[in-house]
Amino acid sequence: MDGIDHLADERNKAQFDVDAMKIVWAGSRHAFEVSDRISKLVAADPGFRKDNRPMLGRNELFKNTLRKAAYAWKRIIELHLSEEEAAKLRFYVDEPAYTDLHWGMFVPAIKGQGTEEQQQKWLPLAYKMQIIGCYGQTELGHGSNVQGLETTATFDPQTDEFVIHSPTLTSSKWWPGGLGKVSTHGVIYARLITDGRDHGVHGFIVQLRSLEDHSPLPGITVGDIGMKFGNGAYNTMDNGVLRFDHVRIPRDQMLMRVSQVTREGKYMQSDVPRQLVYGTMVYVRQTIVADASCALSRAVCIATRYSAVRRQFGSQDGGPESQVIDYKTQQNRLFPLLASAYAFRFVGEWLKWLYTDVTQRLQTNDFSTLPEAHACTAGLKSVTTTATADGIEECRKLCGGHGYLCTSGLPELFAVYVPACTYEGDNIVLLLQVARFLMKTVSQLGSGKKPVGTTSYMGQIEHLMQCRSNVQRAEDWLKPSAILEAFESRAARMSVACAQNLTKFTNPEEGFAELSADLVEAAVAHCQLIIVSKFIEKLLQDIPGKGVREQLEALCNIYALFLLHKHQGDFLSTGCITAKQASLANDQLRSLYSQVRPNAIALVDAFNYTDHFLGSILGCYDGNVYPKLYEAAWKDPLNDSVVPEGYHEYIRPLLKQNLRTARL
Ligand SMILES: CCCCCCCCCCCCCC(=O)SCCNC(=O)CCNC(=O)[C@H](O)C(C)(C)COP(=O)(O)OP(=O)(O)OC[C@H]1O[C@@H](n2cnc3c(N)ncnc32)[C@H](O)[C@@H]1OP(=O)(O)O
Ligand SMILES: Cc1cc2nc3c(=O)[nH]c(=O)nc-3n(C[C@H](O)[C@H](O)[C@H](O)COP(=O)(O)OP(=O)(O)OC[C@H]3O[C@@H](n4cnc5c(N)ncnc54)[C@H](O)[C@@H]3O)c2cc1C
Repeated sequence: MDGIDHLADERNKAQFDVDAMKIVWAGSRHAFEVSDRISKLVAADPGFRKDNRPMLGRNELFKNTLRKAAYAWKRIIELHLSEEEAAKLRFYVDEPAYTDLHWGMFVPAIKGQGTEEQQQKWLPLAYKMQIIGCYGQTELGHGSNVQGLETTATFDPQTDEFVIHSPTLTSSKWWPGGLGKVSTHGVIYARLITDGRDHGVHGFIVQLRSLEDHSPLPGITVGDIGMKFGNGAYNTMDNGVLRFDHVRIPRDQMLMRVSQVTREGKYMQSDVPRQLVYGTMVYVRQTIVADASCALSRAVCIATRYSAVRRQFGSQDGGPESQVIDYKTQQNRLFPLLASAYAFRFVGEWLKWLYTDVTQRLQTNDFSTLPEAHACTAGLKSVTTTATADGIEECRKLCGGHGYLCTSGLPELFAVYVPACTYEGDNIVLLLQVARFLMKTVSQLGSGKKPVGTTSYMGQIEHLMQCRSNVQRAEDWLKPSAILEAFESRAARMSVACAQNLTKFTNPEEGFAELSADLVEAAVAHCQLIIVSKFIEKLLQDIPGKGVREQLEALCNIYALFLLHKHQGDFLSTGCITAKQASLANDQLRSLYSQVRPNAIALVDAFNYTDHFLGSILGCYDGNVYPKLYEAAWKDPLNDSVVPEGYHEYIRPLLKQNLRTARL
């Protein structure tokens, strides 16, 4: 606006090479270059404007999303973008749309659960967007309990077709994104019935709308489920309701990689585990972890920049007041979130590796790592999305009153993000899956079966059950070995305590239900250990760039010690550390905050977000917050007229009446 960088002093304080950090954040130089180029391309294109979203009514908003999605596709084709570049473009357009589900779930479901033949038939159509698909699993009556779904797919051997039917109101599909108004097809989950036998839930490709005029096909009732939380926000998405009245589809539209139905109606299961029907959820949960770091880093970038701009109290001798970022309480709320954003980035990278590894193994019929992949994706999805949703709200509060304005970007970010705690598996339900996995691991400890992967620490269970931390000075908490031992012994002891308590119940399922709150806490401890240990592992890699490693070490220590402080109850009650050691961790945290403070702005600059993507006046790169806020206020439609509409009907009569009353 005035061309001055109001954060220049802050940027000059940085003690590390920001460009090198940008590459670490992006994952590689190539990833950085793609992200940088595509984000600038989107930011410069008025076709992707998004600042008007909170003002639009639902129909206008939705139409605008359709326009943008079509325009994005046009640009992808015109610019011959690769799959990676196209995905980045959709990401930077930053508007939830049916395309998220088409590319993020429909295509992966066909890839993961379809046979070669099915993939060859359907994927080219989906890749060219000649069909648009959604993921139709959840119903009005059941979301978490997938085995409780009621939609049926009954094989009719006479016609070689499945009859898809919604037998009850509660069997109506409810929530699938893109279903409400756009999808022409869906991967629909339904109970497979052959010859009167129920084989449980399977996926089917079902055409929903005509490819000619978009009208629902016979037997299909479909629509949008209505407004969701927040203005704009996730209301750009057409989450839908769908009912089937004896809709017929050819037999070869059942996704048949995991199990098949023959022409005669015989149900056959390949040696692939049944759980692969849930494979798309594992894939998406993995992407959600990476996405958590994006959402949190975005909120943190806004709150950090604004905290450096905002001044409040502390003026001496008529000098400037203190920047709010210098208050220790602000640092204690903000810097752990900054550290979490980096932590989630690295654990997301690792989880992507784990997912790729498990996928390759599955292709060679090695299913051994599937339970661990399920537990890791479920647990990390849960822990990172909960922390991110809470973190975005904390960032709003860190921005004081102005954080509540839509122009801060934080209300919309929160409203769009918060359902991540629920979709793709309710976070508590997912932690209970992790707890089951942990209880199984503990129960096998005496059997000679060596725990592997993320549970390998349980291999030293005897040590972990009795070790005592040898931290004596605050600096001792900077040793990765001290941190790891504390987190491993906490996680191991919480799991073992649950396992021991479970043995008191004659019915294990009853015991599991009774102890579920403790089990969830044990699962959280295990997941936090994974995040901490993957951050530490990241630091063992070659990290080029002046001062970059030192910054990451400080952030890693902040992440771990903040968790230790927040969950001191766990660490103390399990006897892993003493009260004195907990207090030393806190001392160390304070000095780490001082170390990060001069680098804070540069650490958020390393995310390399454009002002367009951030969508926040408070977080704008140049820090010129006040003139921009002032100017934006005048653009609000309410300020289009000086005297508001409704004055003559509702304000003036009131004022006049008050006048008469006053005279009386
Ligand atoms: C860039 C791209 C972006 C993309 C973004 C997209 C946009 C995002 C937009 C938003 C889009 C939102 C889109 C949406 O929201 S889509 C809808 C998402 N829905 C859910 O996530 C439902 C959550 N519920 C479940 O997953 C299941 O019902 C659970 C798991 C809870 C229970 O299940 P069930 O009652 O059947 O099971 P069980 O407990 O008896 O367990 C039985 C066995 O199975 C194993 N097991 C369980 N699950 C898995 C698994 N997954 N992989 C491998 N294994 C698995 C389990 O360990 C156990 O093993 P064992 O102990 O017997 O050995
Ligand atoms: C924005 C959004 C987009 C979505 N998109 C899609 C989509 O594209 N496709 C699709 O198929 N679905 C979609 N969903 C549905 C979503 O996956 C489900 O809502 C989610 O899996 C949670 O299931 P539920 O609604 O049945 O919650 P419920 O299971 O009914 O949860 C209600 C409460 O019960 C608790 N609870 C449930 N079971 C247990 C248990 N065993 N032990 C302890 N507590 C329990 C939960 O913790 C929660 O507190 C979407 C949902 C949202 C909000």
